[in-house]
Amino acid sequence: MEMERQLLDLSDVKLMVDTFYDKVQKDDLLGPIFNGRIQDNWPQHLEKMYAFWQTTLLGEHTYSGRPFPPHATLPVGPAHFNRWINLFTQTIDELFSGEKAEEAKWRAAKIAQMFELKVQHFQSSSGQALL
Ligand code: HEM
Repeated sequence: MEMERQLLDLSDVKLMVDTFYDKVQKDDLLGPIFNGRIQDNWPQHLEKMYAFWQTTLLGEHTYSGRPFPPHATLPVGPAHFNRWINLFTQTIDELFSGEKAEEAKWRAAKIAQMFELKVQHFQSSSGQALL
């Protein structure tokens, strides 16, 4: 039986991000939301996501943005976040095993949970407070 690879360096992060957003773009629920916002800027989005996960998982600080604000106004709810988590978990389980792979799923789930609450708050108050 072939050993799955560990998630250890930037090339692993890129494989993870490319595979995940490939699934996202083809997804009936998430595809239209992402494509509607990102349009022709997929290369830039992917570069940003390489940096985000390189920073989050490898501790190499190449991302210096604020991750939440672009999500505040997206037309999304619990179903979208559930799908996002399912696709992310599927991606990791397909490609990787080991400690970092588990950490990636754990961190993604935590951030998704926080984003879901913040989006919900933004939608119910149209407020700026949690941006
Ligand atoms: C339903 C769930 C989600 C949807 C529909 C979604 C959609 C998007 C879209 C459309 C963008 C591009 C925004 C733009 O460039 O104008 C974006 C950016 C981003 N997303 Fe998400 N996202 C979701 C969940 C998440 C989660 C859970 C994370 C983190 C684990 C995440 C991390 C990011 C980051 C880091 C950016 C780049 C922010 C920046 O501009 O610096 N997203 N997302």
